[in-house]
Amino acid sequence: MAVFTPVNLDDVSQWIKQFPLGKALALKGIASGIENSNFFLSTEHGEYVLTIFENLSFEQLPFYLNLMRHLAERGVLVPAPVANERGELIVALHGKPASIVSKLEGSSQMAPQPVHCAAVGAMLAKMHLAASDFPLQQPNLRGLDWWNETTPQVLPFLSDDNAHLLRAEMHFQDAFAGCDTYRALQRGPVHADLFRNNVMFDGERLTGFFDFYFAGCDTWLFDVAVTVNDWCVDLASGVLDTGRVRAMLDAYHAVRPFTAAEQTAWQPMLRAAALRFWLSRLYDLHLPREAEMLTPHDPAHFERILRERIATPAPGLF
Ligand SMILES: Nc1ncnc2c1ncn2[C@@H]1O[C@H](COP(=O)(O)OP(=O)(O)OP(=O)(O)O)[C@@H](O)[C@H]1O
Ligand SMILES: N[C@@H](CCO)C(=O)O
Repeated sequence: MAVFTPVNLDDVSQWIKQFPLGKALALKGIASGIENSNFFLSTEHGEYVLTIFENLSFEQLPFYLNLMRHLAERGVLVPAPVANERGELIVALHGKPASIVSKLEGSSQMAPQPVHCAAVGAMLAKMHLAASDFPLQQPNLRGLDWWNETTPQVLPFLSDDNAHLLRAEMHFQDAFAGCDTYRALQRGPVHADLFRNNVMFDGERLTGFFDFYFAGCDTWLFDVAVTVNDWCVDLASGVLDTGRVRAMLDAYHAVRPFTAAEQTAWQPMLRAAALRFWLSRLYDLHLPREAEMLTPHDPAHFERILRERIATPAPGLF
């Protein structure tokens, strides 16, 4: 159960008076998710999601909430944050930062077809363009620096074979991040965690991207690689499905054409995106934050994907 901070309707009934949402009618804890405490909140004005942030601070959160507001105002389908009477998007609840955003319709599409991948690709490109004039800056906090800090912490838990893979890939990625091709890549705010469970669909209609709490400024191509590595793989083997890859990349390219530098960087970036989640899953498995932590995601899935991206040329970007 992903409710680390218990909250009841009485608590929220008082707290919500500062928001223009009328009375709180019902509150229901959301069982999925591993980062925050989430609740469906019904009010006199509609359906919302209340999030209590367990790990992110009052300093980090304005980037995410203001980015969502910026995108929502520009027609990108994302939850719209609700401000309180003082114009604040982040307000303490039980001493922790909390926010209210609009509830998206639909549900996650966990067995995506090319039509779903195309919708995600087009919306991702639209999101990158719409975010390019977003004024706040925050690095991707799960970027290269974090990988370098985390690698020595997880290495003692790995088999010799996996330790060798991790060291070699970090060496490769440090060199890649220093090369001219990498420096030529376009950058801006990216979602950085756009997995199947962070997008809603109503049938074939995409209704929104959510869970922006790993967003940060990074290369657009990294975001594309993270998304392809989740949406377009055979989950058992990590092998890319060419039909889904083509659908996603072609739809993205039609909205925001890829560059020659991005084409050159594509395979190393798919490896970087696999490494990022292999590392975070290893970290969560071997160095869990709290006793309450849910069953962590399986790191071996991204170890397989990383090995596969090293071994097999991916379909070109365009
Ligand atoms: N704006 C929203 N509209 C509709 N449902 C939402 C919204 N935000 C969150 N949810 C629901 O809450 C669940 C958990 O949310 P979320 O993925 O943001 O949690 P999390 O703790 O950050 O998890 P993780 O990082 O593991 O994905 C989602 O799977 C979704 O069902
Ligand atoms: N998408 C991440 C979880 C954090 O949102 C993973 O699958 O490891």
